[in-house]
Amino acid sequence: MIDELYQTILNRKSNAKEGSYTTYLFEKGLDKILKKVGEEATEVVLAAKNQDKEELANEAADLLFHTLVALAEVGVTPSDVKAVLESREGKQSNTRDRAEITEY
Ligand SMILES: N=c1c2ncn([C@@H]3O[C@H](COP(=O)(O)OP(=O)(O)OP(=O)(O)O)[C@@H](O)[C@H]3O)c2ncn1[C@@H]1O[C@H](COP(=O)(O)O)[C@@H](O)[C@H]1O
Repeated sequence: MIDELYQTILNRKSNAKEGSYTTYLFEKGLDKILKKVGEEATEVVLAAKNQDKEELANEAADLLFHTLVALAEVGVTPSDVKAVLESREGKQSNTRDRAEITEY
């Protein structure tokens, strides 16, 4: 699903579409996109702090979308992010294993 959304975003980047918010963001440029990422991140924090589950889900979706637009603008793919997470997964479990050994 994230890959599909990213492909749509890339498509908007290369083919402007009238009335598209994504096209609007690319036309405004990186600073505007990053401003939106910052705003949405703040809204995620506030929703979580208020324990507002519905608002948190909405704001997290907005943050994810704007982050994908930022990735597309700079030229990073969801696969690049996935690779980082996967490389950490191995390291984290090693760290956990070490902690468990030490505790034991
Ligand atoms: N997933 C999203 C998505 N999530 C959030 N948003 C938009 O992000 C904006 C965030 O709301 P804000 O009030 O913060 O922003 P705003 O006031 O509208 O904008 P600014 O004035 O701040 O620039 C809203 O306009 C939402 O519609 C999204 N816009 C588009 N998509 C998807 O992107 C794809 C391309 O859509 P188009 O851009 O419409 O072609 C489609 O798959 C869409 O579903």
